[in-house]
Amino acid sequence: MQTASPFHPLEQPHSGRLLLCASLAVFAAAMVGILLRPLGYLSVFWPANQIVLVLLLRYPRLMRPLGLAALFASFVLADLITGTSLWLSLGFTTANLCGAACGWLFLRKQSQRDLQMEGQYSALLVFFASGMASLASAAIGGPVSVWAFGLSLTQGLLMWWTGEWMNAMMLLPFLLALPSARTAVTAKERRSWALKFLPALAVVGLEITSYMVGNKVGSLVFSLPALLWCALSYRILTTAIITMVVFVTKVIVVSNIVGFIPANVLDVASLRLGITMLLLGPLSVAGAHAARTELLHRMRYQAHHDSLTDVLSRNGFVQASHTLLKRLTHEGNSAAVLMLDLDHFKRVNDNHGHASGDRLLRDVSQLLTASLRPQDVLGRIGGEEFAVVLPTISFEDATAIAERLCQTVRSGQFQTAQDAPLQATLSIGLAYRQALRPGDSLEALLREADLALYQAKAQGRDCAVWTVPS
Ligand SMILES: Nc1nc2c(ncn2[C@@H]2O[C@H](COP(=O)(O)OP(=O)(O)OP(=O)(O)O)[C@@H](O)[C@H]2O)c(=O)[nH]1
Repeated sequence: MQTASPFHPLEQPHSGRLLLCASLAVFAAAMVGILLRPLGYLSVFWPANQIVLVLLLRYPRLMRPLGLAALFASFVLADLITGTSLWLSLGFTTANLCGAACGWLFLRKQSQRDLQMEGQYSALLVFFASGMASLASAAIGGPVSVWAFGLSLTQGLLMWWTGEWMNAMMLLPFLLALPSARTAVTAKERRSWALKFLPALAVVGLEITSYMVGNKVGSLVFSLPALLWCALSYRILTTAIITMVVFVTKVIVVSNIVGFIPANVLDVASLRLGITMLLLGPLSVAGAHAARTELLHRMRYQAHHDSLTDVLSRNGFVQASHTLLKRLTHEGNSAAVLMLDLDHFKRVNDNHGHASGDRLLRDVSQLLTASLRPQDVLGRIGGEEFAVVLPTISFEDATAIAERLCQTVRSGQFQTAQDAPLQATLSIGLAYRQALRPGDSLEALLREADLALYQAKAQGRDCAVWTVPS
């Protein structure tokens, strides 16, 4: 079965290597699950199924007979090495793979955002999909555990379903969020060290309190406020890790207290279901928070950038230049402010159409961006008008850059919307300060540059004009 992976094609490794790595990962996870089995065969911490599900989502090629056979063999091998009988292992493994395949069917068509837990409803989606996958797995695993442990059918189904679902809600969000560790942190907030770690410290504090309070049902939810605080403060991956660690620890500790005997199946199942529901809270908040942060980031970008040329808009340019000039003034540093205006731009629109004018604006913006230094600030401040701030620069270098910009546009290979060649020239006015003083506001420098630009137009255009600093 061939299905498109929601992940980038470059992430898809060679088939042989993929099979080997996937099998090793599943084998290792199954061994971890088996070795941590506190209560007979119904392992309370079983990461292997969620690893299989994430592998299937990332590498749909594994959903072929060879891939599934390799995954199947990894489970069985881990069982046989640790003394489980072959027939029991075949039953358990079929249940495990069935659950993973069912989860894959539910999740494979979801957006990459949701599959990285960064959508508004990602946690609910994972909650629903893993609930269904656990049911599918329990439909096989339940009867197998009846045969293996002498439980009633209801008990077997209940134990398998709740155990699987709880494991999925603890592990799947973390595993799904893993790829986003590579993506850049968008909105970096500068906060003090203490503030940054406070939510995590609150979790630790409340968890310690809950263990000190002891085996009381209420203590299960003590850390919920701190987990919600983490969800609002950290990236989704960090929240998923913290949530996973808190609840895996809780489950291991609590399972040692409650103990598994057929008589308290209902207690264990209700505890597991309670934890599964609890996990939904912080994960939902984290997903909604990630979606909101991304939206804010996009809106902030749009508010500061010109949609046609993608350089800073007037608003963005003014804000960035203000901050820059303030710093340069504080340091007593130099700066040049340039006003740039395309010559006879109206004619381009009139003779070749508005679309050609737009294309020229985009192409000129790209040329200007490529010609400037990374620390320079470029913005489109009007129709065919641009402005630039060149920080920390000598007068000679500033005028040389202005002349080079004129030359770059003059020799630029532009085209109309119909791909016919197009000529363009640029006039520039320049204002310069060797050492910026508090009175040298952006507005004052732009006004001075505008006067020089007026002279450049009067002198016949396609040139740069400046007043020699006294
Ligand atoms: N295609 C396009 N045209 C625009 C845009 N914004 C402004 N314009 C046009 O740019 C033209 C500017 O014309 P003018 O101010 O007369 O300037 P000019 O023709 O460049 O003449 P000089 O500046 O004196 O050399 C106007 O026709 C505006 O309609 C835009 O986003 N796209």
